[in-house]
Amino acid sequence: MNNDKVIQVESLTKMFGDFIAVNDITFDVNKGEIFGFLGANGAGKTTAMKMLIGISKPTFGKAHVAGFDVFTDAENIKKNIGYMSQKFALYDDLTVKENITFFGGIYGLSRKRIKEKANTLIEELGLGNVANQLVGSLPLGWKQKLSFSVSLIHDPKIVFLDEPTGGVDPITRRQFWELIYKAANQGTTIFVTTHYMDEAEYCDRVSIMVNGKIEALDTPKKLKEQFKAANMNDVFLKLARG
Ligand SMILES: Nc1ncnc2c1ncn2[C@@H]1O[C@H](COP(=O)(O)OP(=O)(O)OP(=O)(O)O)[C@@H](O)[C@H]1O
Repeated sequence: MNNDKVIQVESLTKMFGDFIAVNDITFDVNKGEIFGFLGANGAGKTTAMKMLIGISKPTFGKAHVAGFDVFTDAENIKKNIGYMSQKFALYDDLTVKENITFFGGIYGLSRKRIKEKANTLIEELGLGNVANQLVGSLPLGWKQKLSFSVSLIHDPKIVFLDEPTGGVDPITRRQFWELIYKAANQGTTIFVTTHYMDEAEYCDRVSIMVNGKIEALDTPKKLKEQFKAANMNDVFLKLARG
């Protein structure tokens, strides 16, 4: 396996009965890349992501994630990736500090390391004043930033983000993306789904899924040239409308 390619996918397919939710997709993601995984509702993004994070077995095809085979080594994949979804969030009834300690423990960090991580995270995110407050009392944008940082607590090679910024204002989304850039600059690969087309512009490369297939994959600049579009929203609309 090529070490620069931390995700390698070949003809990956998922069927639910006769329905093909993910239809023969092939792509690679490079180390440290911010890879945008776009598609309309129901295009198959979450189904594809679930196969890549080792919680759903593909029907056909091949995929290696962080060097491990999704068919035979799903447990190792789980140890080497971070995952953040809108649904899987932090515990509202634990404080900021308690959440960090809890997830640090789940990922097997030592007490000393958890303490260090908690201090760094709280400082970096400017959460010093609310470290002992229940997460449930924080604004959504703060929760998302904390949730992202917690998904990186075990220094995973790749982090999968499923619509991480849903429902927050543009300024908070921008701050969230600064955290993403920082992680990518430190070598973490980012695999992100989003419905916000301005966020697609921030990605190194973007794939666009339509009805289970990847219909386009390139840098935002090249996609705009290819589709003679002014912005990623136009690219998306041209593809989604066929
Ligand atoms: N367990 C399942 N059984 C049957 N069909 C499913 C199952 N999971 C997903 N599907 C179908 O597969 C298709 C792709 O769904 P998926 O959730 O992957 O789309 P998505 O691109 O992530 O959409 P969204 O942006 O709304 O999250 C949809 O038509 C969905 O109804």
